[in-house]
Amino acid sequence: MITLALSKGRIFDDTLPLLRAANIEVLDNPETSRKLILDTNQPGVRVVLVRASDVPTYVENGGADLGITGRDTLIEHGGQGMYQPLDLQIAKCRISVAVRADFDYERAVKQGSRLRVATKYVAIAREFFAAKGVHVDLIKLYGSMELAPLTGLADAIVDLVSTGNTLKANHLVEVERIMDISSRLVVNQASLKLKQAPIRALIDAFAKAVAERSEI
Ligand SMILES: Nc1ncnc2c1ncn2[C@@H]1O[C@H](COP(=O)(O)OP(=O)(O)OP(=O)(O)O)[C@@H](O)[C@H]1O
Ligand SMILES: O=P(O)(O)OC[C@H]1O[C@H](OP(=O)(O)OP(=O)(O)O)[C@H](O)[C@@H]1O
Repeated sequence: MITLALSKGRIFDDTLPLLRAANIEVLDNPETSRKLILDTNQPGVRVVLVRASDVPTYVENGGADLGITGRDTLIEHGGQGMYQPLDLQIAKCRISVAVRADFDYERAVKQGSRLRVATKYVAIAREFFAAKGVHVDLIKLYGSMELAPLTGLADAIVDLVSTGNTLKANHLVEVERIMDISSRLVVNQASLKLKQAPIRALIDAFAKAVAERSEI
């Protein structure tokens, strides 16, 4: 049995076409079912639904053989314990610094001010501001980062941006792009040895589907 860890929502939705390319159909719809273990048309393959930030933990510790997770989540978790054979080019976005439109970020940085930065991505933010030589107080949040500058909790946020609509709706502006993000296939190291043939077949099918898509 091969177990693939996915999170509900965009990662699940964007993974379905890749699974289809490997002749795998998920038999339940996570939006309508309360099941956490989903069967597929292949008796040897199942999908487990976990929180996006829990995917690396499941894969690293053998709760799943494979998983799909954002580069952001992988960096925060630390990816050393897993193979990362493939960038799937799905759930693409970027991680950026944003501030209130009336906050002069350039000036604060030039003056060497200490910045209060709210984020779910403390490792990425710490590394980024350390490399710039900017002193920051990091405030760990688990969601709705955009609210922090609006309420006076923070001067800036480090968060994911795709269309920019969420920032715009909250009168925030993107002032720095830290890195591009997409989702990766991650594989448990022991699983790759013990279940080599089926896992290799899945990696190859995904790789082919990603390559074909990038040709379009
Ligand atoms: N707006 C977006 N556009 C494209 N990709 C995104 C966007 N937001 C997030 N992602 C990517 O999708 C991944 C999963 O995001 P999702 O919103 O499903 O989970 P989450 O709510 O961030 O995680 P958790 O439930 O663990 O807090 C992120 O880690 C990121 O790589
Ligand atoms: O630039 P945009 O296209 O507006 O996308 C950016 C938003 O997308 C993500 O939130 P998501 O929609 O996943 O909601 P979440 O807070 O539940 O993760 C992210 O946390 C941003 O808030």
